[in-house]
Amino acid sequence: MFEDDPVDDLPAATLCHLVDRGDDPGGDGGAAGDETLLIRKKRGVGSGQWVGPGGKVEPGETVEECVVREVREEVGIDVLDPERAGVFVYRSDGWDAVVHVFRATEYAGTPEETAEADPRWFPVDDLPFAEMWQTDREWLPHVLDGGTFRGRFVYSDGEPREVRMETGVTPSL
Ligand SMILES: Nc1ncnc2c1[nH]c(=O)n2[C@H]1C[C@H](O)[C@@H](COP(=O)(O)OP(=O)(O)OP(=O)(O)O)O1
Repeated sequence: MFEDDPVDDLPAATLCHLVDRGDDPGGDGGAAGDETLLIRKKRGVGSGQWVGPGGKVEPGETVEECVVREVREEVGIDVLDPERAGVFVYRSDGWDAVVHVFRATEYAGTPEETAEADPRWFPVDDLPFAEMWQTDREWLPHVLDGGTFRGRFVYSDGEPREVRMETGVTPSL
């Protein structure tokens, strides 16, 4: 999938998809059933959209360290069991990146609004896809269902022009 597109020099970024399988997911008094935490992003790449918390990997940082730091910075909780669920190459008119996607089910704390993000729990079967990256609908259901994927998404003028994806694979390039 990536043979004709060298990605070794691309910056890395992370995304975290936290799944709460409790009786009262998110502790917000909502109906029972799996929920996932999304943020309304206030700035940066994808601002205004609902996305998983995450961000750019800093120099000297592993992707595992990055995803824990970004979730803490953006919504004030500690993710305890991040596991690799996917990876995709993102190319656009703006910046390009390799995005490492994590799934987690354990966390400490209560998500809070910050300068970067407004968090909200959504039922996993009722996600706000109309206000998300268009390609999220290709892979996010697999991730929330415990699966894995690899992908390559090329955007231009905010629209996906090339979408390649495979599921059930080791989430590495
Ligand atoms: N196509 C697509 N779908 C879903 N998510 C993303 C993409 N492309 C992306 O870049 N992303 C995600 C990956 C990262 O989580 C963010 C981009 O990082 P950003 O939030 O801008 O980085 P921060 O380090 O938090 O922000 P700054 O410090 O640079 O302001 O988007």
